[in-house]
Amino acid sequence: MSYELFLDDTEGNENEDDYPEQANKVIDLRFLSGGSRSIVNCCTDSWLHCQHTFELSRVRPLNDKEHKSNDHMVVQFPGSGQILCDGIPGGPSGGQKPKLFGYNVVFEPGASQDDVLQYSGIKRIIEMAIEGFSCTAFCYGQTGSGKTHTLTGPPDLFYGRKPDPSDSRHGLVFRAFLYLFQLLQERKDTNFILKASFLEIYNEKVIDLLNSGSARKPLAVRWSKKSRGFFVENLFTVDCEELDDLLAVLEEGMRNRSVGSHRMNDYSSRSHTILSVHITSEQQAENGVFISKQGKINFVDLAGSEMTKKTNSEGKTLEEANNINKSLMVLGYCIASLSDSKKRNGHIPYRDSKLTKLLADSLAGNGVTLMIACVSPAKSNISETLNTLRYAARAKKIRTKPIIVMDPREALILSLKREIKSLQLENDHLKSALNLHTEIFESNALDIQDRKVIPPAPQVDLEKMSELEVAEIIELVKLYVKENEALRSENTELFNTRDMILRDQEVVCRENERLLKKLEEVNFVCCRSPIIPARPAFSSEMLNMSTGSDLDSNIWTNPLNVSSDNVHKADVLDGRVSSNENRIPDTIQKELDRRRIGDSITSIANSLRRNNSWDNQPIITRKRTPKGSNDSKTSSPNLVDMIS
Ligand SMILES: Nc1ncnc2c1ncn2[C@@H]1O[C@H](COP(=O)(O)OP(=O)(O)OP(=O)(O)O)[C@@H](O)[C@H]1O
Repeated sequence: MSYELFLDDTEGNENEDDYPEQANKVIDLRFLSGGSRSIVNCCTDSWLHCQHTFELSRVRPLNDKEHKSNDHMVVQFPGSGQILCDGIPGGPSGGQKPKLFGYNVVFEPGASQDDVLQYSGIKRIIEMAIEGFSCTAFCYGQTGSGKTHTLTGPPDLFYGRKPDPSDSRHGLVFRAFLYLFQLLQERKDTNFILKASFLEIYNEKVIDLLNSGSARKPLAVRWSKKSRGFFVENLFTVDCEELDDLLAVLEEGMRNRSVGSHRMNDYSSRSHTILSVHITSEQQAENGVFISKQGKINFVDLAGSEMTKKTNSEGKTLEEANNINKSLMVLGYCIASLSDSKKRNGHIPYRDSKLTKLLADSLAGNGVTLMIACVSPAKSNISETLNTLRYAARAKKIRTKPIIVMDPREALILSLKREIKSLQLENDHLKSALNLHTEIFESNALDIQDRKVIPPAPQVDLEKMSELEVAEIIELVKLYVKENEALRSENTELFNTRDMILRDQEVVCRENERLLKKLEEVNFVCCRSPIIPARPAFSSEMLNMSTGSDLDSNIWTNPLNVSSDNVHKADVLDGRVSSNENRIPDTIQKELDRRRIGDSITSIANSLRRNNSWDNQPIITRKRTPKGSNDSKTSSPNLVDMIS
């Protein structure tokens, strides 16, 4: 038999870019389901980790009516997530060729409700919702194809009595709730707050299914600037502390939803329903910070598209059918645009229906979406089946950007990053201020060895944060905290070094003051001597007024020891008293020589110098003045002053 592979109109071979290489392993889950019949088959074992929009298909068994009318199956299951559908017969060329469609998972007519729970990936979706992702599971397809059966089980499960939890007909929602509570109970370290809402879109009106008191008053759909998404105003949300609360929400909504009867389905859903569970988790991190995440899971049961001729709809049912078809058509446009790489960045007509407004985020926003295309295997429905399968293959190409809504954690990482940056800047500044770069990091090799070298935490693009596992994020936060601590201790060390140097400087200043005082005392003694003239008292401020270098200005130099090269400097120093009287009259100089004053003062200065720590500075150069040399005779105009 020859068949053609279904090619999408907008892009090339549908298998081309959908599965990354490592995910191409094909497994057949029929062995896992334990039967010899083909029941569930899927494309790859790791597909759920590689995509964000997942396309599944469920084919219901032929129903009694179809059996009675000798209708027959037009779909086959070659395995590996494929469905082979006969072409539409007739036409001048004798009919279309069979078409092959590929999905992530295909549930064959024999698949049970539990198979759908186990192999649809819904378990992983629930885990992701707990982790803070916004997730959606929705069923679509022709009327009577099994959407409600797949999601909730037959509606009569909920009519007039409390549903039996062990009933095998329970659908994906009921089973998912059991699994959700099982997971929540295992996570003892986290607090969870669950809130649920249930609405239907009936004839383009949003009705709250949990608030029966509102007498089916339509609610408004508004745009939220804050969350940048549409929301339903005044929608009732129920706190669900126990599993029973959540199951009660399901039962109440199922009882209140609009159901009608037509030729193709006795319990036909006449509206689209959205059951949402908001999961807020709060977990204490290591450093006392609370990490809170807001995940969500939507279960969407779309009303079935119908050919009104086939369903014999008239009056109210016809109006319902028109509205259903209209909103599904808008959904179709949105999916077609989103799956087309050329159109996905352009205008998407979400605003054209309430359904697409409320599904906008699930279709192409920041969520993870599971789409289950439900089809009938009967020859009588072949054109609708082909339509749904084509639609589904297209929807598989939609790309979303899932993110975890977890402000505090992100804020923590961001603030740690910022703090590290500012600490690094502060460190660099301190190092350069203290000029310790070379001293500490180059000359002292031992110190470097002793220093704890903390490798910098890896840089992570915030956009890619959502792709990280929780464990990886925790590890990343730990690395940032570690790097932060290392920088803090390095910073403290630098501050200590700076304080130590400031203290040393203070000690040196005090010593300087003490020496100056001593010098003044010496001068005082000299003043009282009739022969030795007193040196004018000078303070450190006066020294700083010196025209010499800064360093020189802090050193007291015996003017009588200044060499001839430095005569000018010495003159200027002494010139603080009188710069005009640099020259010593010859007669006085002779008298000074005679009395050998120069030597006396030199010895006083030498005794002082032994106590002066600054004299150890290598920059200071002194020329020893030979006894009675002429150089000594040229100095000290202040002496002259005093004598004269
Ligand atoms: N996989 C299945 N196995 C057994 N019975 C099924 C299966 N799928 C659907 N059915 C039966 O087919 C009938 C129609 O299913 P259902 O009401 O779920 O269709 P639907 O797609 O929700 O239709 P509508 O769009 O009109 O609401 C029901 O009686 C249901 O029990």
